[in-house]
Amino acid sequence: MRNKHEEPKTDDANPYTEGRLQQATLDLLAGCDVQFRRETRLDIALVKNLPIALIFLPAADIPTFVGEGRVDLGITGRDQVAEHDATLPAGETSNVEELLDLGFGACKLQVQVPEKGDLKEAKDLVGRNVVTSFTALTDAFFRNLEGVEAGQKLSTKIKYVGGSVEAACALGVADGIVDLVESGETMKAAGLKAIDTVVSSTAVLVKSRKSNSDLLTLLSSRLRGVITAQKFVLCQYNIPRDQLSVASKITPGKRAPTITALEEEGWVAVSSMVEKKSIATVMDELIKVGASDILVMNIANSRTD
Ligand SMILES: Nc1ncnc2c1ncn2[C@@H]1O[C@H](COP(=O)(O)OP(=O)(O)OP(=O)(O)O)[C@@H](O)[C@H]1O
Ligand SMILES: O=P(O)(O)OC[C@H]1O[C@H](OP(=O)(O)OP(=O)(O)O)[C@H](O)[C@@H]1O
Repeated sequence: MRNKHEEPKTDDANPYTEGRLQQATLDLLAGCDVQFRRETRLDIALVKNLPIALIFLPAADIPTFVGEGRVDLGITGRDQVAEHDATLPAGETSNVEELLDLGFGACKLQVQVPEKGDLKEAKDLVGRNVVTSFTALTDAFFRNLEGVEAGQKLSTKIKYVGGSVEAACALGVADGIVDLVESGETMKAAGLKAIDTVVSSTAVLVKSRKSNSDLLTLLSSRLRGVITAQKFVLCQYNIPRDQLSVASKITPGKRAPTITALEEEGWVAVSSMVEKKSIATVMDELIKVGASDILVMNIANSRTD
């Protein structure tokens, strides 16, 4: 699936331009030293340095294959897992287990209505036409709004379309839609506004509850290592020993900061993992409590469990 805002890519290094989650997933696998060569047109690739095969499937189908235990691990959007789970009969537990939030592919499945109009909140759509590619989640959402049990008839009419969902209101097929929003450009261009959120999503690593092996543990541990490395930076600084306890509270690390004595009397060096998104604030606070020579380094890989 190509992003409709982008021109087709002609990147020789990656001839597979489909899939919003694909490039980040390939980068993640490279970071785990999973080596493979995918032949053009083939959806399966044997890994050279591990006894596993990779299968390239549409994001929406991955939860089904993983749930059936036909594929042991999968990378897809949380929205797709939620949609799969919403199709299960009441009382049936999903065989798709989320192991790890991968941090990329962030988007929201939102209820959207024409910007100009009198529909203000999701309950205004009750009894009307709603178009979506996520029929199970939309059904569950409106059942909840209408207070209707599974098996009873819903008054809201939910129709499936496979793509270009945002066109449904302008074409008179829908009063509202339930569709993914990332930048919001598509919604805006179609004259729609979001009035509720059904699911907030990022890409996730999922595992089949039917599968278990040392190899799965090894692979998920490698993936966790790369994701942790991407989320954190290593922060090193020098601090007067009498300020160490206050500085340690600012940089507590994943387990605890590493403290090393300095040749200079009364000073210590501290090394600690800090979340990338808060490093600027952490540096500001360290300066305030007397830290100096603050260095921040990217982490190529990590293994903390
Ligand atoms: N703007 C977006 N639109 C659609 N999906 C998005 C967006 N941003 C992130 N995503 C995530 O990407 C998932 C869709 O992934 P992707 O495009 O890889 O689908 P695909 O079916 O594998 O691709 P293809 O149709 O090319 O085979 C969504 O379920 C969602 O989790
Ligand atoms: O908020 P934005 O960044 O604009 O992204 C959201 C749009 O992207 C997806 O469509 P996609 O491009 O996958 O095409 P499709 O409509 O054919 O599914 C999604 O269904 C929205 O239409």
